[in-house]
Amino acid sequence: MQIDPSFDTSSFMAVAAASPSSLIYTRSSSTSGGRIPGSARRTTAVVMAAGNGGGRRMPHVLTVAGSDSSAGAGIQADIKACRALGAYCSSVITAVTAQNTVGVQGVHPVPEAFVAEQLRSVLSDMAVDVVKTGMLPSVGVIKVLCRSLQEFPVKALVVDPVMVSTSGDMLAGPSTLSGYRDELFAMADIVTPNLKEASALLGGISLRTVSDMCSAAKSIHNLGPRNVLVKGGHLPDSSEATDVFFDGENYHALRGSRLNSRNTHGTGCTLASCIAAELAKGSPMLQAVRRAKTFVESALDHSKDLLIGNGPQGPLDHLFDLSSTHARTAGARSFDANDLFLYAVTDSGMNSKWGRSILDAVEASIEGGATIVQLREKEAATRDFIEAANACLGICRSHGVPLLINDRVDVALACDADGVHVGQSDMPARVARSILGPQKIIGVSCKTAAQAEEAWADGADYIGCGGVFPTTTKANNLTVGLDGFKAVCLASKLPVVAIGGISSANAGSVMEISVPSLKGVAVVSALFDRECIVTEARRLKSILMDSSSPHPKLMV
Ligand SMILES: Nc1ncnc2c1ncn2[C@@H]1O[C@H](COP(=O)(O)OP(=O)(O)O)[C@@H](O)[C@H]1O
Ligand SMILES: Cc1ncc(COP(=O)(O)O)c(N)n1
Ligand SMILES: [Mg+2]
Repeated sequence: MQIDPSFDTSSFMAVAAASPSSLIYTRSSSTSGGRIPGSARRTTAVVMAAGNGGGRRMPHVLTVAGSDSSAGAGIQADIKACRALGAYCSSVITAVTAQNTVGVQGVHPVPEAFVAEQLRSVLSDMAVDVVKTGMLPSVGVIKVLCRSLQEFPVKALVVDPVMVSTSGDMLAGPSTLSGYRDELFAMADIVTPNLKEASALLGGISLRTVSDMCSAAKSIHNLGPRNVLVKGGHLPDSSEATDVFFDGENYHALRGSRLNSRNTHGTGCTLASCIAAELAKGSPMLQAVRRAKTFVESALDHSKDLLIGNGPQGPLDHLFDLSSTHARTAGARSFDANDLFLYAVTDSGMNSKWGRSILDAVEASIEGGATIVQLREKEAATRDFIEAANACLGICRSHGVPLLINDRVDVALACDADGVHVGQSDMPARVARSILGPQKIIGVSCKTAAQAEEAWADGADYIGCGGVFPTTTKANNLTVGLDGFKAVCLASKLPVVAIGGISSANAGSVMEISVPSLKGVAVVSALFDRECIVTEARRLKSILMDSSSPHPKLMV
């Protein structure tokens, strides 16, 4: 048992039990700062679990593998891949490697007894669902792991018999072959060798075709695992990356096209971790394997142009989904209430009456000075709505004008619009907020101060209040009148846009209310039921500017 020299052991008493794997430290006197005896730790876990009654459980994978300093493979890949698929990943480190994009420069195995101690720490406390193994540098470590799994059984064991890295470097000695064959494979739910590893496990046979891979899968299955996946990432002269899955009865050739990329370091670790994550989530084995392969393909694709390191083999970016989320949120502006100034709401009936596409109508309204656009498509088929929204989004983004979707949170999500506008009988703003997240704009139609208060409490960004005047656009719409409108503006904690029967004839009278929360007017027919949208928008804009107190945005 090795102990970090800087670790103060004076208050501990090492208690050696029957085997090195059960070595534990017990505290002799003081009360803090040291390792907890195994039994005490279990007690702690029970207390915590009881305290966490209503908490959220995550599918949990434990990876038992080597650290890769370049973070493309090994423990680092496993943690990222599991998280990308929604599983928590704890880690027991078996070796520390010095690696980069050129190759493996050094391997420093962790003492077996300390691997045992890490295993005990995690398995005794953390309700692991699935164990995934990567680099196991010695037979001793394999034996330690088998004993731990007997003591703490898990739902599934995924064994990636890492011996050779993608760069061709050795990561485990030939002596580990017997450990895999004689000890670990019998406990495994799936074993995932690459071509070189499958060959080594079978005494060095040559594997050059998918048919060779099938025979190898069958021979490895005879060594005890329930399923075998022979990976074909290194299959020579192939335009495909085909893996062979064998469950003891049927063979499945899992075909995928070979992506041409420098960044393939870590594909094997990633694949096995994804299988483990999917199993932890409850997927059946073949489905878990298929999903894992799809994830690796996506990660390879997203990482094609990544430039990390100067060597021939770069890493995957496992968390590519996260970066697209960041790109989205970085690109999106936070809500600016001044955007409500001239708010254009589309109407498909009016567009067809004037023979215009929704895209042309939106473009014209922006050209005339609309500061925000809402697509209100009550009749459109969902597919057409999404297509139109995508096209409008392109125009809006290029002009820095936010695009909102009326009512349809699903459409807003599908096209990554800037937000939604919901009515009192649509999805509650609180629910829309929880679906859309904190960045998107949410507006709510309100007629009363109480509704405005609720919209604010639900996390909306603005309210649309009206109908200020009678309108034909919306059937049976109650008119609140200028006085009712002013009362809501005075009560509202959110910025307000006026809506309902507003045109160039009355827009001035609305803005003259001059309550600080009033930020603009929303118009439908005053723009879209006119012959020239650009002209009408310009006219409205100048009326609004003349009748409103200085608009901060227009002063810069
Ligand atoms: N260039 C590639 N294009 C598409 N898939 C690949 C590519 N390289 C590897 N894969 C896939 O990545 C996974 C890992 O395979 P492989 O590279 O053979 O294992 P290892 O990384 O253990 O050497 C497999 O599903 C394989 O088909
Ligand atoms: C610590 C460690 N474990 C495993 C691999 C295998 O890498 P690959 O997934 O590319 O085969 C590696 N290079 N380093
Ligand atoms: Mg690989």
